[in-house]
Formats: sequence, C-alpha cells, structure tokens
Amino acid sequence: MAAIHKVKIAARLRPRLEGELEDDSIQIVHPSSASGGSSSFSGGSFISVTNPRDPSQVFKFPFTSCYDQDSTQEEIFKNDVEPLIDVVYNGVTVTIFAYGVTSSGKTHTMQGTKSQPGVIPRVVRAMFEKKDALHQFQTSLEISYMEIYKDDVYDLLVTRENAPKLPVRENDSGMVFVANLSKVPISGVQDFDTLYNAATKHRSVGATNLNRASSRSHAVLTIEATMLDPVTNTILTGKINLVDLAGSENNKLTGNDPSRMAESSAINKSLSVLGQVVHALNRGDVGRRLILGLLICNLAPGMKFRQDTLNTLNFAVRTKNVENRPVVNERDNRPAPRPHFAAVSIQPPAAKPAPAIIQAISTAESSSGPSRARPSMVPISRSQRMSSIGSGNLYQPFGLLSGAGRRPSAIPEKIQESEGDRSGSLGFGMTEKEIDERISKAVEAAVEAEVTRRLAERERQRAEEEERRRAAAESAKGQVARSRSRSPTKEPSLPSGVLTPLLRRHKDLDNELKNRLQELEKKYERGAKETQLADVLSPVSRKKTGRAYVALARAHSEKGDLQVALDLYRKAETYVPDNIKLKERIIEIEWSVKNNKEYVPSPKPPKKHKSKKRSKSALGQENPETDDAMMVDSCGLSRGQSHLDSAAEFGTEVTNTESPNKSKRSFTDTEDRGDVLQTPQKRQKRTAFSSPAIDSDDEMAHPALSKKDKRPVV
Ligand SMILES: Nc1ncnc2c1ncn2[C@@H]1O[C@H](COP(=O)(O)OP(=O)(O)OP(=O)(O)O)[C@@H](O)[C@H]1O
Repeated sequence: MAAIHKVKIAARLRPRLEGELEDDSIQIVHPSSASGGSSSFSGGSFISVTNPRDPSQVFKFPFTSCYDQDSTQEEIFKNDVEPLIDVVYNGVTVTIFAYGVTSSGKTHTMQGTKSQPGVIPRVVRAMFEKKDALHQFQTSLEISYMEIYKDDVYDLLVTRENAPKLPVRENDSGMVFVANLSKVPISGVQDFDTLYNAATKHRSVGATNLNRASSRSHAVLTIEATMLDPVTNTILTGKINLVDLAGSENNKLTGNDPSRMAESSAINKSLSVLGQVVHALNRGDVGRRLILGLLICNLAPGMKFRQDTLNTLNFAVRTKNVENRPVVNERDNRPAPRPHFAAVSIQPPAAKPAPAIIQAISTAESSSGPSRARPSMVPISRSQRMSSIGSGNLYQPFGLLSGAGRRPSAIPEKIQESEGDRSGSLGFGMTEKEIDERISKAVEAAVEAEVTRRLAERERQRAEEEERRRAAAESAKGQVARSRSRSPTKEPSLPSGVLTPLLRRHKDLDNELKNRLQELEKKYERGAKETQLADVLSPVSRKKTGRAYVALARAHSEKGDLQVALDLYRKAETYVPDNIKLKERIIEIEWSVKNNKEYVPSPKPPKKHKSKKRSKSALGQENPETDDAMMVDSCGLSRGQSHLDSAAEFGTEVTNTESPNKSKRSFTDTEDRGDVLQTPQKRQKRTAFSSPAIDSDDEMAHPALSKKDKRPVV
C-alpha cells in the first residue's frame, strides 16, 4: 500500500480583541497546564465549546495541534509548517489552508505583521534556506499569486487594470488549471517581499462589522521549487500552496449591506462546496488524492462566535479523516521525455463543473460528486498546451501532474539540455532503498488506482446487469399476473409429498427475500441519487425537501430512534448544506449516539394564537409570512421565537438580513447588561424567548435565500 497521510489539523484560538467580552465558552484545554509554558501541546489537547443548549455540557474537539491565545507565530511554524518544507523539496505538492469565520485570524496566521510574520514569510525564508543547502541541484523558485473573488480568478501579480478574469480550464487529461496566470521567478527573500507586498495590495478587502480589513476573496500563493539533478538529468518539482480563505460569514454579525451580501453569499457558497468536497472525500465518493496537507482552523473567542466555532470544528473533524496519498512530481529531463510512472495520473471520467475555489484546489482526481460547478470549459488542445508550456503560461496550480514535457522557464537552457551519466548517481541524494521505496509506492498507487477503476467498472456492470434482471423479472411477474388473472388455476403447484410444507416455506422465504432485496436496491439508489437530486432542485425545493427530512428526523428523535434521526438529519443537510443550526443538531445527536446518551429535543411550542402573532408583528421584528413558516420548524419552535431566542442566546443582532432598512436591535447589549436593566415588559418577553431550543430560523434559513423562499413548506 502506498503511504497514506491524514490531513493534519491545527486549531488556533485568537486572543480577545479590544471591546470583545470575556467568557469561557470556547477554550483550548491542554492535558496538564502545569507541564510547561508551551501554548500548544501535542497529544491530549482539545478545544472545548459549551453546548449552546446546555451550558453545563461541553463539546470536545481533540486535535494534535491546539494553539491557544498565547501561541506565537514561531510556534505554529516550527511545529506544523516547517516539516512540510522537506516534503516540498521531495517533489510533492503540499497545501496549507487557513479556514475560519471572518475575523478569526486567518490573515494574521498566514500573513502576519512585520513584527509577527506569519506562515507565508516564514515559508519563503525556509524555502530559500533549504535551497541554499541543496548544493547538488540547480534549484529555482517561482511564485504565482491569485485571488478567487466571487467565483472569478484574478492574477494578483499584475496590476488590477491589467488583470482580466482568468479562465479556469481543464486540459485533455483532466487536469484543471488557471490559464495565463503569471509565474515569476524569485531570487531571494527581498525579491519575494517586494512582489508580495505589491500583490497583496491588489487583493479584494473590505470592512465588515467584525473586521475592518476583511478579506473578501480566497488568496492562493504558490511557491514552486524546481530542482534539476545535473547528474541524472531529472527534474523534480515540488509546490507549496498557501491559501488564505475568505472568512465564512454570519451576516447577522457582519452587518453586510445588500451588495456585500452577494459577495458574502459567494464566499459562503464556495466554502460550503469545499466542505462538501471534503465530505465526499470522506465518504469515498471521489478519488482519494488529496487537496491539502495542513488545515489551520482559526477560531475567535467568546459566545458571539460559538456557533461559527462549532461549524469550523465540524468541518475540521470531517477533514481529519481525509487520507492523503502524496505523489512525487518527478520527470526525466532527457530529450525524449517519457512520463515517470510515479507521476502517472489515472484519469477519471469527466465530472460536473465546480466553483473556482474547488477547481483550483482539486487535482482532477475527483471523479464524481459535487466537486465541480463551473460551466464546462473548452479543453485546450495538446498543441496549445505545449505552446503554453513553452511560454510559461500554463499553470497547474495543485497538480499531481503527469510531468512529461514541462520545462521550467527559470532553469537555464543549457541545463535543460544537459544529459548526465544516469548510472553513476542515485539522484537527489536519495539512497537506493529510498528510491526503491518510492518506486514501489508509486507502482502500488498506480496499481491501486487501476484496481479501483476496475472495481468501479465491475460495479457499474453489475448494477446494469441487476437492472436488466430486475426489468426481466418485472415483466415476467407481469406476465404471470396476467396469465393468473386469465386462469388462476394455472400456477404450478408444488409436488405433493412429505417435503411439500418445507418447499412451500422455502418458496415463501425466497419471495420475501426477493422483495426485500428489491426494496434495498431501491433504497440504495435513492441514497445515491440524493446528492445529485439536491444539485438539480431549485433552492426552494431544496429547502422544502430539507425541511421534510428535518421534520421526519425530529419525529424519530422524539421516539428515541437517534440513529435513524441522525441519518435523516444528514440527508436534510444534503439539501441545505449551509444550515448552521442543522449542523449543530447533527453534532449534538452524533455526540449522544456516540456516548450513548439520551437526547432531549426541545419541546414543541404551544399553538400560537392570532393575537400573539399580531403583537409580535407589532414589534416589527418579523412578518406574518415568516411566522407561518416557523410553524414547520423541525424543533417545534416558531421561527420568530427561535430566531430571537437564538439571537439572544448567541448575542447576535436580531437584524433581518433581507431588509437593510429594518431596525437593528442588539441582544448582546441587553444580555450583557442583564435583566436588571430591563423593563418588566421586556423581561417577560425575554423569558418567553429564552427556551433552550436551538432549531431556529437559522436552521432552515440561508442568507442567500429570498424572502419568497421562507414560505411554509408543508
Ligand atoms: N493570534 C493573534 N494575535 C493577535 N491578534 C490577532 C491574532 N489573530 C488575529 N488577530 C487580530 O484579529 C483581527 C482579525 O484578524 P484577521 O484579519 O487575521 O482575521 P481573518 O480571519 O483573516 O478575517 P477575514 O476573513 O475577515 O479576512 C486583526 O486585527 C488581527 O490583527
């Protein structure tokens, strides 16, 4: 078996910022805080998040690297990033993502400041240090820097005026790349700083309530090392992709205006697709070549961010199970190049298109599933590809590429043409054993991929065969029924004798078994179609279907069928993947199932009287239309109630994001000041809203959905 690496997760909780309230709803817990001054303990550390429904309970998320508020940039780099530099110099593509809600510290972690440089400047320095140490190779470094803004890709290394949208294309071997993205050689740290600082100014940044300089785009910086071994005349290419994702957004907190909402919706959509891809990778729906090596989950402290923190951690937990099978990008540099089988990529059939973020991070291994949503691009021809290669234009951002034919522009011509004695050296300073190992791993990977392909093919044939058989059985059944109706006595009778009862029983069982199998098959087909179905449904229908599943799940959870309820909630999630409350519900039930604990759903609300509705409407905080919709809320709470409740509980603003004109009311304030400051009337209202239910407006509402979408669904 080829070596498999799980994606490494690091979680980092940023310190409280000025004006943020102190509370311990999100904490990093180290096994023994007494065991030394480090702010990151590997082994046993976990993030604890209090359960929004029951503050006496906590959710624990153990990760190998947990960095608390006192952690330093140096610590993160030393522990989790620096080891990856060697991997890059071994010809592997590595990706580091910073993921988290807006203002959680992604840019601080990746970019940092002059006094506290982050991952990016440290990686660059380390890449140059390592390059200098590799005397035996002729090594060059190049960078590309792009941003993905509202699903469009722009080159950050050229000025905005000269930066048209770059097309994302797929070549004829299924490799996704950003065409015409510039790749610039860098000669040293200073050189990089000049380029990078200028490029960063081109990035789309805007102010939100939470962050004055919020990144509104995903930024992907790629540093590529090309190493030529003059002795063996082979070229090894390693890359490190450093991705500062735009923050996932809670529009209630960010206070986005309508134009920002569109931006925000694009950000959330792309992050949600990223989440789905990771989910699909976990389920094995898509190829298991990986999209990242390290995921840094940035967390913001305090109750205000608790829900976002749970979402981020939930995403991280899923990502943790993704397996990574690194591939070495090595190729022969002799005049008649042939692909090294270590770099052979087995190409899957064409899949659905996807947003740019996914196209950019996927490696064309994805064979199905929700991983592509961009309209299909015209594949470039081989000749085009070669000319792009020649001009240095072809960019394969995260490619585990089939390496033949690509000539790094930064390598001097004479080196490219040189041909060394291949027998005398083991190349790239590796021992024979290491080379053998690498070869056997590559062979295993190729064989495994081939076996997987064949198994899939066989499975497909089996399914077709099964379908044919079922159709034949159906039509035979129809004929039997018809002939029976014509002459009911014609059914072949069992031979009489002592075995007759046994034969009859056998026949009954046989029929029962067949029926069950048919049912199972139908169920399986339904499950497989679920994701595809969700893709083709309109947002309204998706939401309706999601709600129906939630209602069903709720019924099961009330009966105590937690596993069934969980499955149904997960199904619902397929239809409403962005639903925060639903995700939270899933986490809770998962926790209850895993720990064999009772799960107590919140009580159904009493039926509302019209007068109550009127009085609520009079508050100007909801409209009756949405109120009706609330009645179908899976947890039984009316939407308005739970909306307010949830807002109150999480200290969020009760601002209807659909209408920027509606008045805002901050519950953070009310909550912080406590009940003492409230009038008896207000206190009464607050009590009514303080049910512990968590299913709320949020559970079924997506910020991008229109008002129309919030109609009753059942
Ligand atoms: N570890 C830290 N130490 C000190 N300050 C921090 C830390 N992390 C973040 N901050 C501060 O918090 C604020 C928000 O951080 P940052 O801009 O990095 O968030 P972000 O996740 O990149 O947000 P967005 O997604 O909106 O771009 C900044 O003022 C930053 O300086």
